Amino acid sequence: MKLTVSICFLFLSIGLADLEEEKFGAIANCQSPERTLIRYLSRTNNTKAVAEMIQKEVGGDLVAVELQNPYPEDYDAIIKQVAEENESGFLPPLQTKVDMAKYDTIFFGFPTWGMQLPPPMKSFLNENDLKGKTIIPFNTNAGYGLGSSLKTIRKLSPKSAILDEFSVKGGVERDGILFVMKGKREIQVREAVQKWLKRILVVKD
Ligand SMILES: Cc1cc2nc3c(=O)[nH]c(=O)nc-3n(C[C@H](O)[C@H](O)[C@H](O)COP(=O)(O)O)c2cc1C
Repeated sequence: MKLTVSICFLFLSIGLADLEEEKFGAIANCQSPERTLIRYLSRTNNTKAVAEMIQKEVGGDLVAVELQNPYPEDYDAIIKQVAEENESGFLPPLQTKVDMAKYDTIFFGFPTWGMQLPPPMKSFLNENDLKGKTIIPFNTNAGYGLGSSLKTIRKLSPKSAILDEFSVKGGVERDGILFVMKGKREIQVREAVQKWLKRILVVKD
């Protein structure tokens, strides 16, 4: 059985005085499966696997970020394109639009790309005003961490409550290691996800 508890407790425990007025929307709404969106970008399915683990624990709608013009399959070509987009600030148009009014809590999943938040996730934050909503970042990477991703999320969604992120090593496409969330690794990551959700008080013991 899913035991989903209110994110309210978290805010009460860290002290209301520390929060900006705009964040109170998230406190009042609290986390419920019906009003939870799990929005994720994934090329080689590692971040998708984590998104599915989260959904199993907390429920909610799972929606992939897809582009109007998909990235190239070729690794060197996508590296080059993403570097150019990061350099120029280009925000690729998204294919799937979601009615964000239905949601208060957004699990926000992405791989690290060029030590940054991937351009499509910047597009999503740019296209949607998440003021008063709660953003819960999660990430996979090749072992180099999140880079500047969290800073960018805070910058593009300054009036959202942003909870502590989950980040884990996924594939290393450069070395031909693509999907790794299987066997022992899947079990390890699932346990880490469960621990994290309890720590941020989205799921109760
Ligand atoms: C265009 C591109 C850029 C990447 N840049 C980084 C990086 O800067 N740091 C890192 O640790 N991993 C980097 N990676 C590796 C991915 O973050 C890692 O393989 C991740 O688990 C992929 O998630 P996915 O399977 O959900 O697509 C990059 C991968 C791609 C395709």
